[in-house]
Amino acid sequence: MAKSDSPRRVTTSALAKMARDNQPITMLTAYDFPTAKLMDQAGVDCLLVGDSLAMVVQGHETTLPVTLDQMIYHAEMVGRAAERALVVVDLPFPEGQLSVEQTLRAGARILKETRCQAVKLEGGFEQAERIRALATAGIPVMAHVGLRPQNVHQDGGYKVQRNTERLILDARAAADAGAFAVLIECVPAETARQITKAVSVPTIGIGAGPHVSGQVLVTNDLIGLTAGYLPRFVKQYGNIAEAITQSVTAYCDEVRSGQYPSDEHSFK
Ligand SMILES: Nc1nc(=O)c2c([nH]1)NC[C@@H]1CN(c3ccc(C(=O)N[C@@H](CCC(=O)O)C(=O)O)cc3)CN21
Ligand SMILES: CC(C)C(=O)C(=O)O
Ligand SMILES: [Mg+2]
Repeated sequence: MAKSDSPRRVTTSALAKMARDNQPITMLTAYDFPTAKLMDQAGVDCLLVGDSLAMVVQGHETTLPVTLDQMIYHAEMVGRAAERALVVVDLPFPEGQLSVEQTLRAGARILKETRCQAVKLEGGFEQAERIRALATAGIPVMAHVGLRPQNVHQDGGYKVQRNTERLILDARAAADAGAFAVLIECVPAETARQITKAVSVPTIGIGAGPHVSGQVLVTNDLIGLTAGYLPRFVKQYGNIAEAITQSVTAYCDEVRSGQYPSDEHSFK
């Protein structure tokens, strides 16, 4: 049986069942093969090839510069590494905002050229037509409401979103159009609770408090592999930066002192 047909693969309906059963869904970003493999083996339910890779991998100031071709390059690696997790890929700026046909072509390329299973699209109410077109074409789509990083210039920064009425409208419209889940970014916990109550599909929160169906974070933030600033909602669980610095420093010291390579690491 092919890897992608594995019965243990997390599906969109499995996520719906977890939400119904109040079993929290775990989701994290992944951008490369070895990290995605470790995360899949650690049992995370969903991996997100996020356009945040523009910031945490490419070093840009916003998520806007990453291209569809670059997203596909990373998604192909992650999709090949994951055996169990459902892998979702962000539609980067501006593919998810162009014509319905262009959005559909971008979504189809992601499913054709990677082993990933779904796409994510920023927006709710005004994205209903694109969400419906994707879902109808057999491309599972997760909507992303609340703080929308692709709107950073429109919003003048990354800000907590507090218009509860609008957020419920967005989430409902997305779910009605066929989104299999709704990601909610940076809203008050009470607002996220109300959104979750208002929709029939799972909600995945980031900076949205505990009253949602699941949680997502940028992996580099939780493992301590970022250049500096962490959003307040992040909890850092590890310190990979320290491990890298320590290993690299020790290597340089040993090369400079002649300790490495010793006989043990040389050929006779
Ligand atoms: N490394 C990283 N982690 C993320 O979670 C993340 C990214 N990058 N890039 C894309 C978006 C941007 N995100 C962010 C970034 C900053 C804040 C932030 O500064 N929030 C303030 C409150 C701002 C306000 O309401 O005025 C905070 O105190 O956390 C929030 C979300 C979340 N996403
Ligand atoms: C922060 C999450 C939700 C995301 O969209 C990303 O990583 O790009
Ligand atoms: Mg994103």
